[in-house]
Amino acid sequence: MSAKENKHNLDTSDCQTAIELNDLVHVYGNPTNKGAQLRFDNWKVQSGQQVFLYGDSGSGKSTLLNLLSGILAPQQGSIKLFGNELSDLSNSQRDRFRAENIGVVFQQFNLIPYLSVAKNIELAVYLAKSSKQDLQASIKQFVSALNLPSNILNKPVSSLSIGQQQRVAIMRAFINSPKLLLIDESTSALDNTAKQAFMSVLMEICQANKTTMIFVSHDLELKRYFSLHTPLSSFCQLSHQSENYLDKEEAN
Ligand SMILES: Nc1ncnc2c1ncn2[C@@H]1O[C@H](COP(=O)(O)OP(=O)(O)OP(=O)(O)O)[C@@H](O)[C@H]1O
Repeated sequence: MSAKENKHNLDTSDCQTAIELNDLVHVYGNPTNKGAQLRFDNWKVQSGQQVFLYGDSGSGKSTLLNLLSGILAPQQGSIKLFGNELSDLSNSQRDRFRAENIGVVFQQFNLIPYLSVAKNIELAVYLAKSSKQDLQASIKQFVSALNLPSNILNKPVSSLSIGQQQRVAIMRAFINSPKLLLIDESTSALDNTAKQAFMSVLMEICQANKTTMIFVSHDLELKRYFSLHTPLSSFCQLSHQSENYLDKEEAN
């Protein structure tokens, strides 16, 4: 399974910079009642790098991953993924770009509980409109690499343990050979042995496919799997203000 198997609407192939943020601002709330305001300075991640991103609870890690995956739209600034400016894409182009290029594993896994494991994976392939010839072979490879029982594919997700659901979420995230993988606190429900096994497999698959990965965690013990460790506070400032930050910026 190589990243080259993906068919892209937008060209992502030759860009050495996977992520580039410039003067990004995201504000929660409505125009009169502003809540948390997150301001991200310029930040770059090179293609093929795996980054351990850490920070205090509530500092903005999930917000950043939601901005990178296009689930949230920033009020100001620029997010470029493999040279493509996200704000230049229409909603449908952004959905397509995400399905084809980004794999996400968020805290709740977001699997469809009443569908089987196989159907959850096939749905991700369908949404990416991927013409994967060897889907069944790829699924089998992942089941084996992730140490899942071979009879798991026809079981509904709701009948699996949390650890198994987590590995199915990883399989779903990898099935379209994403160029970028965003992982948010996905080891928190695992015991120590399962966590170490999960991390080893994850790093192996990422390194074999040269997948760019942003791995968000509170668990500093997991740092040792990564050569790049970035505190979110090195490029993100959080403030809680009731005044209209954006208007103030525009007035200056
Ligand atoms: N939907 C929302 N509406 C309003 N404020 C929000 C919303 N989501 C997050 N926030 C606020 O934005 C800030 C950053 O939250 P975020 O969830 O990104 O932090 P985090 O670092 O991922 O936290 P944790 O490690 O606890 O998951 C916090 O102050 C939070 O209260």
